[in-house]
Amino acid sequence: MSDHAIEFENVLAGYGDFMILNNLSFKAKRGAITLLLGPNGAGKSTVLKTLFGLLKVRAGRIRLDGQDITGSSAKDLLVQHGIAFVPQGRNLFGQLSVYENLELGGITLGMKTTRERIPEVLARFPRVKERMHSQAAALSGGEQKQLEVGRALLLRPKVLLIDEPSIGLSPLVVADVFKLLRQLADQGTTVLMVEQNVKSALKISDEAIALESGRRVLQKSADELLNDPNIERLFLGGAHAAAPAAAKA
Ligand SMILES: Nc1ncnc2c1ncn2[C@@H]1O[C@H](COP(=O)(O)OP(=O)(O)OP(=O)(O)O)[C@@H](O)[C@H]1O
Repeated sequence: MSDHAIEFENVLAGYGDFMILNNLSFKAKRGAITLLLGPNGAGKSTVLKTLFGLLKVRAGRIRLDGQDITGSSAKDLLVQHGIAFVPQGRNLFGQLSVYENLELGGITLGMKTTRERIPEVLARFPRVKERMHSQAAALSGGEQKQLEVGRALLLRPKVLLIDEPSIGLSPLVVADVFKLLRQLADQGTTVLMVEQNVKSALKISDEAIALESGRRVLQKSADELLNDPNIERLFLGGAHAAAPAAAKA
């Protein structure tokens, strides 16, 4: 088997008639963290949504472990192929308890299996575990993000797609979330992440792919990129530009 879990081959996808991914091709290694970089609107989140079956693939193929999964529904991708998606922002049922949010996360597993697996998930997040009967909305931002990741882990995914996990979190909490992602990858989970907090994210990533206008313009090892004096420019866009792109907050 190839050491690549995810493969996009000339993928065309977008919203309505407007194509965002323009013949995008890339491969992401199994059991590694691959970071998607690029300027706003480059199509990073669209890659995750397309891979998770939320957007139609208009042309090209997507493969998981060599198997063609193009056109599969999000439910099949989750249940049969083991792909889990943690979207940007807050995605919990705030009025429900931590435990109930986990139960709902395991809805495709059945209640018995879900309840058997919840302790194994909570064991990774001691702070969340302590508050298992609190309303999810009462957790801190970081604890909520941990709960979202925990909910995805209930399914023991082969692939974890995670979009901007650091948004709204303090640096210490971000470090915890990143550490967890690193542990998951070391245990064999393939992680594909979009993250604006580029330098910190590169430190725990294996590879980075830069997109511009829905095309791959660069793929490098994270170490190499961290030491690249052009890193800011790559992150902001203009990987091929002669002059550095304008600075952005
Ligand atoms: N639901 C939608 N309907 C129509 N257009 C959309 C939708 N979601 C995103 N887009 C457009 O698709 C393009 C790519 O968006 P995407 O969110 O993939 O970019 P991104 O690289 O993740 O950017 P950012 O760093 O700003 O999150 C943008 O021009 C955006 O306006």
